[in-house]
Amino acid sequence: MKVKTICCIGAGYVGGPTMSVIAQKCPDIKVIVVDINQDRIDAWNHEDLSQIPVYEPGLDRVVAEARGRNLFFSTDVNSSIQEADMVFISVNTPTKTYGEGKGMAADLKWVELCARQIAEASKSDKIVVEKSTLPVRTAQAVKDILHNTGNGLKFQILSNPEFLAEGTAIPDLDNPDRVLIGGDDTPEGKEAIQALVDVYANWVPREKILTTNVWSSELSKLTANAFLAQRVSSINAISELCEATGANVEEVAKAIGTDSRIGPKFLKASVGFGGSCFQKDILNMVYISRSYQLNEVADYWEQVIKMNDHQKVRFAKKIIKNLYNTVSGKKIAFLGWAFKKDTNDTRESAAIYVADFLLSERANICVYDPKVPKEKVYADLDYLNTRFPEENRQLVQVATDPYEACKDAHAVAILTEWDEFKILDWGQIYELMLKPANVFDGRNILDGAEMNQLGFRFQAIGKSY
Ligand SMILES: NC(=O)c1ccc[n+]([C@@H]2O[C@H](COP(=O)([O-])OP(=O)(O)OC[C@H]3O[C@@H](n4cnc5c(N)ncnc54)[C@H](O)[C@@H]3O)[C@@H](O)[C@H]2O)c1
Ligand SMILES: O=c1ccn([C@@H]2O[C@H](COP(=O)(O)OP(=O)(O)O[C@H]3O[C@H](CO)[C@@H](O)[C@H](O)[C@H]3O)[C@@H](O)[C@H]2O)c(=O)[nH]1
Repeated sequence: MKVKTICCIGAGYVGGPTMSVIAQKCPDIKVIVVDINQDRIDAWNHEDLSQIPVYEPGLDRVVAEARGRNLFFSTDVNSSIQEADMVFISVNTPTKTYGEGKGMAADLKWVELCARQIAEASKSDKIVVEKSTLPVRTAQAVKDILHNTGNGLKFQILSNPEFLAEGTAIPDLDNPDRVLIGGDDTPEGKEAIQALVDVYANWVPREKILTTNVWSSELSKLTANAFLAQRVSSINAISELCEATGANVEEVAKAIGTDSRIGPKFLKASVGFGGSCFQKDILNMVYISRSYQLNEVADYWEQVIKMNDHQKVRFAKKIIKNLYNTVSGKKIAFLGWAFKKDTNDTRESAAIYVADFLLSERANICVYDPKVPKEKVYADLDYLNTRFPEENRQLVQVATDPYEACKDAHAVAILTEWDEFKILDWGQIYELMLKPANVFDGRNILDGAEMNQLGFRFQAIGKSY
């Protein structure tokens, strides 16, 4: 079977870039990305490509090439489902904030709604592809809903998790390490798998397209994120040991990373990992493990999160300790709010939690991030519910210029590794700040010796100056 029309439900950080690249690489396939959020769809359709809702280097060019040719963004979910022979589910699956599994399990209500909507809207057989990250065995529930509410139509369910990282989504999609497709081991299942393999084979070498059973595919996604996050927590644990012993975490990372069995990637010590995926997916895995009474497995992975929480608190406490044990009424400049560079996404960003900790100590914070708007900073803090929204607005300012953010500050904290922070005029910043002028580099992007020479009191992660 050759796929002619794809519908993707969910025009977010995954649905948008993924479908844009599929449309770019497969001009014969019509790709419709749908969402219930009208503002988001309007932004995807915006004439000015700097206004599309996801900031990703290179994405604007891909959208410019395919949009209006074979790539469409729409809120008309039902008719897009009807038109498609393959429907991707790419909706959000955040950690549950209520009821059973609160704070641990993935909230699957949006996935279930999608399954029900596909069943109701469909007038012909379809291949349904799980693109969202889902707990292992979710395909069973999706299948159950489709087959019990779907007017006798036939649906094949595939799992095709996405491995792109934000900030590098376009190169990751252009040249993936692998594409993973899980499906049923039946003639119909194999035919569906082949149909999706054929889509990717337009640009991905065949040997990089792995096919597995559905459960392996679902679990591989959670496992990949758990392994990646575990490396970050491991190096962050070592960073604390480095600070206590005089070792340098970058030298240690390099020394161990040259061992080909360990490898050099994901060994960058930081203020802590953020992003919408790592914490959510590990908590989900911990929850699943406990639900099978695998308590040792659950405890093992939960430690990755505990270490990450510790790293964020440790950073905030280091700031307080160096400001004579009080930050009350003191201005602290935050350079960066996004969870990593080259994205406008702030979900679970370490900056939010470090700020929250300092605000509880009555600090005044001034944030500068090149891609995050003011309202998003406030929304992120309000979401924590630690204090009234008015207090967040009193204690936190958002600057549109890094020098303005640093003016009259007792300390500058670097929370995101934006390249532009490396080339700021740090001499000028020193002049603008109150003395002693402290810089806490939570991303190890600055040269400590140079900063000391400029007069700063400089602290980084896992190394001493
Ligand atoms: N962000 C990433 O880098 C990344 C990478 C790999 C996998 N994932 C996974 O992909 C999934 C989506 O993540 P995201 O970051 O794109 O989320 P997102 O919140 O950016 O986007 C999800 C979109 O789905 C829409 N939506 C929800 N329910 C809908 C419905 N019933 N009908 C139509 N639209 C609906 C929302 O309005 C939203 O725009 C998650 O499961 C996530 O774990 C994310
Ligand atoms: O050595 C490192 C590497 C990463 N990080 C931090 O870890 C977080 C996550 O970074 P990264 O993995 O690059 O970005 P994500 O977009 O969260 O991508 C992860 O999560 C996605 C969603 O599931 C997966 O698709 C990707 O494969 C997986 O890398 C960020 O806060 C980084 O700053 C570090 O602190 N040190």
